[in-house]
Amino acid sequence: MTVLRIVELSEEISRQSKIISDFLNSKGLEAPSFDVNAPDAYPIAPTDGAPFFARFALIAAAEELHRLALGPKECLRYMAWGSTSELCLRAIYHWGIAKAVPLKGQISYEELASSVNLDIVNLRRIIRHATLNNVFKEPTKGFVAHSRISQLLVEDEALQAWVGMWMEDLWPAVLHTVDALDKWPESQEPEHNGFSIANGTEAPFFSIISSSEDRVKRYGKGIAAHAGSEDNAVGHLVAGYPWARLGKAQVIDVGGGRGQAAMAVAKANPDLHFTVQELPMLVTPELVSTIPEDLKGRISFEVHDFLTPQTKQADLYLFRWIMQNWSDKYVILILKQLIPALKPGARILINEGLLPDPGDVGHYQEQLARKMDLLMLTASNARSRYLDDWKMLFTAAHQYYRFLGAWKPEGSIMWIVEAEWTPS
Ligand SMILES: C[S@@+](CC[C@H](N)C(=O)[O-])C[C@H]1O[C@@H](n2cnc3c(N)ncnc32)[C@H](O)[C@@H]1O
Repeated sequence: MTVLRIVELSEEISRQSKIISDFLNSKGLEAPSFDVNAPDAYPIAPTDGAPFFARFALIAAAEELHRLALGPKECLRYMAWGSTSELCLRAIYHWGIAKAVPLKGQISYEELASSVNLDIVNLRRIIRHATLNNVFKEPTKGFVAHSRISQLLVEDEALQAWVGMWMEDLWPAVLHTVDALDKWPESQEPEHNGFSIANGTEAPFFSIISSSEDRVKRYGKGIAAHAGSEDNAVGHLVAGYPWARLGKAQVIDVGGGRGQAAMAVAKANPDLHFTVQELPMLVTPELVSTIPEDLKGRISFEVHDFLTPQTKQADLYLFRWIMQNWSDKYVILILKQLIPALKPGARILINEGLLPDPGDVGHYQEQLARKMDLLMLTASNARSRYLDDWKMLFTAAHQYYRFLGAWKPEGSIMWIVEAEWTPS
């Protein structure tokens, strides 16, 4: 039976690889590789259909085959000591090792060690482990060169910030998450998490990050790298909701950040007026100056803390990437704090990822959703939610909230959850 599964998976890998390579060949496109001159990602978009989904199937089959090839006993050992890869990635980021390796040619371990001020034995053991993950190469014994992966740690500033955010800020927090659950098992408070323990202070994630300018910068760039991906694009919110149906309407983008969503939706819908509400430190003259000339009359920024009562009436309240940063207790509070301003028929839109039921989506997509959920636990004692959770949360906030439905625009990772205020 086991042998059969190995064969099945190998055939699946071969089938999916062929779909991908046929597509690339038909378009004259190059496939990514670890060679420094190769593309760093697959040039395949969701709109390309079969080859796009073939890649997810290939990842899932290859991972299962890897585990099966190890066998259960060896697999468990691998999982338990898998963090040596993270150790190396953190070291490479922490000491700026990638930037000290020339983009062309190679460098000796001696020269590299003196350039990054590390003991040569430690440097070599880190790099030789990393090369097994295709991060760097050792083309000649004793000399280090870039692979396409390590090269990205020099060339792609946003990705570098994302790696740094994970390795320096979040990985230590991951290691303390079980301690946090031991210490505060029932807590719904945002500061009761592994991140607080790792930082030796009981404070919410953003106030810890804000205490260091470097961390703020890294976090801003790292999140921008994540938000900039195709499946998170704000275009899915623009195309995925019938905005025109609102007619001439006022929308509030609650916790709207730099107003990216408001600007994109307003651009496509000339009848909509937006107010972007944010915390005081974000609403600066610099931010206001980013409103494009043609949207100036229809978009404004204002200070509002969504944990306090809402004062502005609107036809629709948008919460994009907000609720998954909060535990249920606070989501219910945020929804309750809207009530003083709600008029009959007002809509509430939640735009963020939902958790799939096991097996409902492909293995890779499910992994991404569950990673995000655990990140929320680690950083903010918060969570991603299942569709049914939303029905429960609206009802818990007030019986007049009517859950209308939820859907995921094609190609998006983010869902749109809609409710209406119906006081009758
Ligand atoms: C993950 S960001 C999402 C930003 C934006 N909605 C977007 O889609 O890009 C969360 C935002 O919530 C804001 N925020 C956090 N706590 C807040 C509060 N109590 N009141 C208002 N905004 C808050 C943060 O400043 C941050 O911009």
